[in-house]
Amino acid sequence: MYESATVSDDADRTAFRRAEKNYKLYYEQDSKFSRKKKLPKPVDLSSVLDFNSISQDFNRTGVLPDGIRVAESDSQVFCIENRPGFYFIPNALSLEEQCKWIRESLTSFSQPPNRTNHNAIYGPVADLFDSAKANKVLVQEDANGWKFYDGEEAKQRSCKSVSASVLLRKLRWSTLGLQFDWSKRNYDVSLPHNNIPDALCQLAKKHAAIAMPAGEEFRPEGAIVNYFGLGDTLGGHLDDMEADWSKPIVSMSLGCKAIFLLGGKSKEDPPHAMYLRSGDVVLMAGEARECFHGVPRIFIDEENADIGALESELSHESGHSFAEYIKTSRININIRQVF
Ligand SMILES: O=C(O)CCC(=O)C(=O)O
Ligand SMILES: [Fe+2]
Repeated sequence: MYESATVSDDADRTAFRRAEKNYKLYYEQDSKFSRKKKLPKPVDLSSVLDFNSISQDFNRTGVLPDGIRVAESDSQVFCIENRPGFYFIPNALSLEEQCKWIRESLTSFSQPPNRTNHNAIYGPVADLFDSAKANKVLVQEDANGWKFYDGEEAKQRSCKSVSASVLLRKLRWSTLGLQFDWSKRNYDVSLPHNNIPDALCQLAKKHAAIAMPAGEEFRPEGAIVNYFGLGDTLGGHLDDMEADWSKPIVSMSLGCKAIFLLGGKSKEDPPHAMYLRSGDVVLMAGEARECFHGVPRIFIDEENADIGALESELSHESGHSFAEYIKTSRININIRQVF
């Protein structure tokens, strides 16, 4: 599901793959500038749905583009006619909430016993964000133990090592609540875990409500936090390991703007491309649970990233480290009812 720089051989075989390739970041090969500064290839973004401007236009004129409607019970929630069960809530999270969940994603959600993509190589890694801030280095102690040291101390140990800032850049996911086992593509209830923090549960319940079967309340039991840097993508996939697909996945976007592809039940169905900005929440319930989706692109350039307000809010904080991280990154927290 996770890719960093390569698209697999069947890149052009399906409509979904073609759309992924269309939006993915590629660099100019023969540009006279390319030796000095890599230039991204221009991409035609004219058919990317922008729910932020759709919402502004709708609030001003009452008019919606073809194929888009608002939810019956809430005119600030948008639906796509041929994708029942999909809901887009632009600007669902306040700036303050966005900052809170960025801080939590970096300092608390990646802490053991929550697992991350680094577990498989290094075992549990504690305090990654603070260690990166302090320029620490992770050093192999013995066959299966790794520990952070200050840079100078690490140099004296002639062991395998990797800097915390490299590991932070390579942090791709962490799992909260019930732990998802990527190798078995299933939840492993035997793994130690903490419950999802109550404030996150309340937020997920509030936003899930519009997509819930009548009279039922969403139960947040597991969550995946995805961390994206420039060039990182999330390949087309289904989230089908939860028992009851009538319950939504609640997906929150933080940081740099991304392109999200919402396909159909077959990868042959041409996907809808849409922007996801910091503070947007997306719900996928019912039939939309059977639709392929993915993230082929994030934008970190000033013109497209759209995080000016967030960056300035975070840069009031000591050390600027959250602002530094988020200006080249995107975080997605998606929350699931597992049973
Ligand atoms: O990053 C996103 O917006 C989507 C994440 C997603 O689909 C997933 O983790 O299953
Ligand atoms: Fe997903």
